[in-house]
Amino acid sequence: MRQQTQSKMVGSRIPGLKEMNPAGTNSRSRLAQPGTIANKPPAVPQPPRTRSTTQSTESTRTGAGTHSGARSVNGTTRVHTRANSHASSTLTRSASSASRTTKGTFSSTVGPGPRPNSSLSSSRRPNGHSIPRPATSLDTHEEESHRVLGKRKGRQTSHPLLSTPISPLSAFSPPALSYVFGREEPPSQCALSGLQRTLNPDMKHLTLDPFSCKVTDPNLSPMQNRTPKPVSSTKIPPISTPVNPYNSQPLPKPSPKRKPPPIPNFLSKETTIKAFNYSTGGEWDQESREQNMENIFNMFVSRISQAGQESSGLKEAVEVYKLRVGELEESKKDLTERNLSIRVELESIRSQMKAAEDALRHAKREQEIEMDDLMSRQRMELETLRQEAHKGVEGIKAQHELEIRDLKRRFEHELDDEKSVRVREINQLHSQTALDAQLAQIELDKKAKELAALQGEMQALRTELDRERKNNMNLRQNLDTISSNSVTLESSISALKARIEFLESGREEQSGAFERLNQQMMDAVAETNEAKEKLRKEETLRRKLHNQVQELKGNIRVFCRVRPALGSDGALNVAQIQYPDQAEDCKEISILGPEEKSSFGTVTRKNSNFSFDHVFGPSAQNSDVFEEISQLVQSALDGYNVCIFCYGQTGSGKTHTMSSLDGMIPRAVHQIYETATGLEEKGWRYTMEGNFVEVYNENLNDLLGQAEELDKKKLEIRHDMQKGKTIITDVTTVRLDSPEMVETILKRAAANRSVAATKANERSSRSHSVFILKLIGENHITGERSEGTLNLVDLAGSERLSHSGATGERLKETQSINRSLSCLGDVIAALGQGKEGGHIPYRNSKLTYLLQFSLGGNSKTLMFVMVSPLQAHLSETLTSLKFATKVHNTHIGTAKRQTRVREV
Ligand SMILES: Nc1ncnc2c1ncn2[C@@H]1O[C@H](COP(=O)(O)OP(=O)(O)OP(=O)(O)O)[C@@H](O)[C@H]1O
Repeated sequence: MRQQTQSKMVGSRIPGLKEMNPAGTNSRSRLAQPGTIANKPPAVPQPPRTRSTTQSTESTRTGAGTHSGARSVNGTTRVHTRANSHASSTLTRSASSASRTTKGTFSSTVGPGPRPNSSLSSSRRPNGHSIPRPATSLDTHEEESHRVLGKRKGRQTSHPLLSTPISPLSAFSPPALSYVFGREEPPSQCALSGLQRTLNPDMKHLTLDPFSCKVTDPNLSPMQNRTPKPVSSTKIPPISTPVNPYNSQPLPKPSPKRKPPPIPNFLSKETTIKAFNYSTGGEWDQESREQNMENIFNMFVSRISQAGQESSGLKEAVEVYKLRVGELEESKKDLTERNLSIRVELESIRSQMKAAEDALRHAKREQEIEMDDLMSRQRMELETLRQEAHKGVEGIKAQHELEIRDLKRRFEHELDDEKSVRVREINQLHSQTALDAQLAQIELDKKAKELAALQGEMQALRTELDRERKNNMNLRQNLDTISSNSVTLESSISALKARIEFLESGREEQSGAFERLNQQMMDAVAETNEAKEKLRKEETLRRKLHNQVQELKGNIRVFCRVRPALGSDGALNVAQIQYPDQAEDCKEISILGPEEKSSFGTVTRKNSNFSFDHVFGPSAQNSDVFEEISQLVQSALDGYNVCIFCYGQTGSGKTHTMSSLDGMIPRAVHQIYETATGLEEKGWRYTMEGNFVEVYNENLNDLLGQAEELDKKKLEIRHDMQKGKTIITDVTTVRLDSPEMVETILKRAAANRSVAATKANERSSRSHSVFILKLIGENHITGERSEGTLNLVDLAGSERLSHSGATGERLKETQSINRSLSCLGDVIAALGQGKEGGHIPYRNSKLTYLLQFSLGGNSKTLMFVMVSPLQAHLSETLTSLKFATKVHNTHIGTAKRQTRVREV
């Protein structure tokens, strides 16, 4: 606002004068105008212009006048608009007035395009002058009068501003005056109005602003001077040298002495003076013409006088204006100085402000930086604290978790330990209870038997007593009879005495008969003793002979057993197996191979024939099989180590033969018990102890121990080489006082195995089970003692590794089984070589090591090779039979009986 006001102040150098030039209406346009302050280089950098100012500048550059005014109305600020509209209205009125009176006025020469160098130059058109108006008689006279006036006044009629002919009438016309003043003439300007009327057309664009004359005071502040006058520039454009717009060469100055165009001195056909009237012939009327001239002269005189008055008025006005100009110049100077000082002040304030702003900005920036620093530091601290807290929490959490895990583990361990201890205790209690119960039962049975025996004895005693009583009665009766008879006898005695005396002669004959009878009795007793001794000797001999028979049969024998096809096997899947000598010895078996057709069309079959000590067909029962092995069981009772194996692939019937309820184990036990009982008469008392162990993955497990301890509890095998005894550490040993005990043992072993078995692992197929029966017999009559061991072994499935397709744990099992079976074969093969003191690789597997004293010289071995009847198992069947043949061909040395004769 201040700047605008200043520019207004600078622009209106002459307060009260309003420039009629349209260019002047844009005095705020800051165009460089000669003599204005805007022309000077700015002392300080101008602040960026507002949009309105820019638009104002554009409007100034592109044009002026009505055009400029119209644009200003649309786009500039209000003050500007008002000023422009005012100026434009003034201009419009002026222009319209001029257009009616003149041609080529200033306003008409200014238009869009390059700004004219000056108002004067703009009035000159490069292409010459405006189109001349058709001459009239009046014009001619006016021209003439002008010329006259120009001559008289010495004025330069060729001045562009005066070049336009002015009708004297139009100059006086009221509308022209009203346009010149721009408003209705105020009462205070009445004095001037006369002067104005005489003004040169050059002055027409000047007007005296009655308002500004009154109020404008340069000493007042711009704000005070601002309202209510319309501000405009009143600069009179200086008359400069006209410039040719085409060659920029200064146009030749119009010579002040240039002659006006010649005035014809005679009448021509163009002459249109009305006074000439040929028809009337008045042209030749001197008087009227003089009269006319007189009138014209008078008119001119009056006009001249009027002009003179106007001239003096103008002069006065010029004086007034000059004074006013002087005042304005002074005020301008003051204003300029003040402006400068204000500018300086403004500048200093601006610089201060700038410095303050800089300082503020600097302080702000510093504060922001500080704030940022603080924020970042705080953020970092916060982050550090958060991380530390997080770490702390994590650490505590981890520690807690560890502690919880530790505690859990410890508790679980304790719980497990406690559990296992409890379970073990329970199991022990169970087994103990079972054993106790069994023992109690056995004891009870024994007691019952004893009771029965006692009752029998009592009964016998009672009968005896009765008999004795009867005898006593009889004796009493006899005594009575005898007493009665004594008398009789006494009488008889006397009679007898007489007779004795008579018979004394034949006494020697009677005593001889008594001696003979006594001798006969003594002979009979001696014969009985002799017979008993002979019987004992015969039992010993029987054992010896039995052993010799067994030895003759071979210390290692091989039986083959083919199981029957089961319902689940399917009839079509059965292989063709033949038994050529079934009706006779039953020692051969023939496996028929698949039919092969030769190129000649003959059908052949590859048969595999095998021969063993005995071959049991599918129809053979366990009882039939046992009959054949019972002699070996007897050997065990006789004090030999006996080993009976069941070898064959899985499902071939090993378990059925060995451990089923009517298998070899129960049958053997029953036989032993019966035989031992029978031997009691001959003075033998037997004790039987049983162990049941398994070899699984080369580990020895106690099948009569706790199920949980399978694969955990380590059993050790120790050998007493001196006594030829095998001891298993920590193994459960059961005394078999009755044949029923064996069933308990078998059930317990089966239960333990099923606990250890998993879904994918049928334990009985994947381990070797060994039932060890120790038989210790003592003959209290002869003092003999025998220790035999019966080993009944159910081997694991013998299927080959490649056929089993096992992986993982199963593979490990299979490898272990194959290794132990191969070791068994090696041991048998080594024994078969019969080298004295030769190395037998018992230690190569747990099984052979366990059976060390039951394989070889001091033992009798029987191997069952079990055969599956299925076609699918044919390959394995042949492998098994080949292995069995190898064993069968082995001859092991003489077995030694472990007997001792008690020193009596
Ligand atoms: N002589 C037989 N008479 C009737 N059935 C039999 C006979 N032999 C075996 N079986 C039956 O055949 C099946 C397999 O027998 P068993 O389990 O004894 O074979 P295995 O060789 O011991 O197998 P594994 O090695 O898996 O223990 C069983 O169901 C069994 O009852």
